[in-house]
Amino acid sequence: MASILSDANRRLERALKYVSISEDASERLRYPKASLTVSIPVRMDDGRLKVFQGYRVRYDDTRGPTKGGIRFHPDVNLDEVQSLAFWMTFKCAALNLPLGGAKGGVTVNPKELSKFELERLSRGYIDAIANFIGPDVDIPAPDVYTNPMIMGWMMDQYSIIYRKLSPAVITGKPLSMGGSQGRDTATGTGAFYVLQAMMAKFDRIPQNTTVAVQGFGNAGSVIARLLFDAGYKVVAISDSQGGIYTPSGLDIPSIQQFKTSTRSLQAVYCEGTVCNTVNDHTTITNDELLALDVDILIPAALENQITAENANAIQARYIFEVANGPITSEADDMLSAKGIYVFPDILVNAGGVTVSYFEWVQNRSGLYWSVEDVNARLKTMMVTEGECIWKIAQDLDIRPRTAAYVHALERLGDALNAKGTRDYYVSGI
Ligand SMILES: NC(=O)C1=CN([C@@H]2O[C@H](COP(=O)(O)OP(=O)(O)OC[C@H]3O[C@@H](n4cnc5c(N)ncnc54)[C@H](O)[C@@H]3O)[C@@H](O)[C@H]2O)C=CC1
Ligand SMILES: O=C(O)CCC(=O)C(=O)O
Repeated sequence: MASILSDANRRLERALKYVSISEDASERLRYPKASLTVSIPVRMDDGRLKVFQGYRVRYDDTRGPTKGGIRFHPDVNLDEVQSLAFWMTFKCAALNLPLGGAKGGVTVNPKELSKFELERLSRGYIDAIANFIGPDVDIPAPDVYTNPMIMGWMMDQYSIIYRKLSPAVITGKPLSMGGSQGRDTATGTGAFYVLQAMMAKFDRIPQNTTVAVQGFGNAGSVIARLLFDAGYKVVAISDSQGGIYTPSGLDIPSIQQFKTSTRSLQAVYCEGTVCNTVNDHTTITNDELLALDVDILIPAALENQITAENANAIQARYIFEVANGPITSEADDMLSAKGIYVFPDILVNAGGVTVSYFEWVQNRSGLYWSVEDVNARLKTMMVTEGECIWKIAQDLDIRPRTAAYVHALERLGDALNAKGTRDYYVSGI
């Protein structure tokens, strides 16, 4: 398979046809500004020293300090982190946040580490990248298999290194360490606001709308719950071990209550902990979930889930990309040919970074907001930018994804042009 970054760049090339930004500006956006690879030595509980590979990529900082999460996953590699940083750049611009794009990651299966090993790895990662980040430079946050506890350790480690409490260096922290109300639920909540606004355009009634959600973590479980509460029929959900499917609809609140990172969804369900009153459920694979005949499909796990291999099997009418990059560009073309609406990651999952931005603002001002305030601001921003993107799609007769890139590119192009070329050869010195 082609590199994820070159595949991501195909979306940029498609959108560039619809905007009049300078050739200099578009050329700059094709490459990450800086990529750091580090080795992180960690003393394991049994006394061995183990070295982990870590990455941090700052893709573009034209519109502000770079921003993006940190992923702990066995498949993390530089190409993936660069692509995720690319998407962050366009996501922040699409939401009009005064931020650029970045991402980080460590190649590790955190489920195999003890809590103390995880803490040493988290602190070691910050030791290794401390010169590369900072409240005015690059501000990390959580992503797959990282959480507020890890963000708290990381903020503390950065503060130790610089001998100064620095809450604004990282977002997604525990509330007791300067975290924001609503950050833990922001990605799923923001996606829900966009979904509701877009479904209203198709006159869809929640009670008559079936949904399948791939990935039941921070992002997927929150949107599944909000959809359940709003009356949608969430018929299938999954995690890395596989999924469960009930045509009559799943009891999401009960499942949420019993699901933990160590208990798979299938275990929660099949051992009867939760749903022993429901008899018509069945276990399914992640591939089967993606191909279900549902109205809405929500990939909320990892990238490259819908490819040229399985795109023709997709039956959903609408796809909301809560995960980053779940559909390859080749599959995108195939889904479009089938008349499936795909609402893109750089809009749909932008709630996380939007509330991270709020957290950073609160840390810098010292004034903290209520959850109602956070969610009201989040809703306004998600719906406003979602409507703009929808209008661009209608006006130019293009897909929502291309429209989202056009929207972001107009802002990025303006900023790049305003800054000038910063050419290193032009002065002739
Ligand atoms: N956490 C955040 O604030 C944001 C997350 N995202 C994106 O949302 C997606 C999910 O992230 P989180 O929910 O934060 O991660 P998480 O670590 O909380 O949950 C990940 C979920 O995906 C499942 N999963 C892992 N591999 C899978 C596979 N091969 N098939 C099906 N499920 C699998 C896991 O079991 C877990 O349920 C990622 O693409 C992430 O980049 C996007 C924006 C913000
Ligand atoms: O909250 C943030 O700063 C970044 C969230 C993130 O990594 C993402 O949107 O993919």
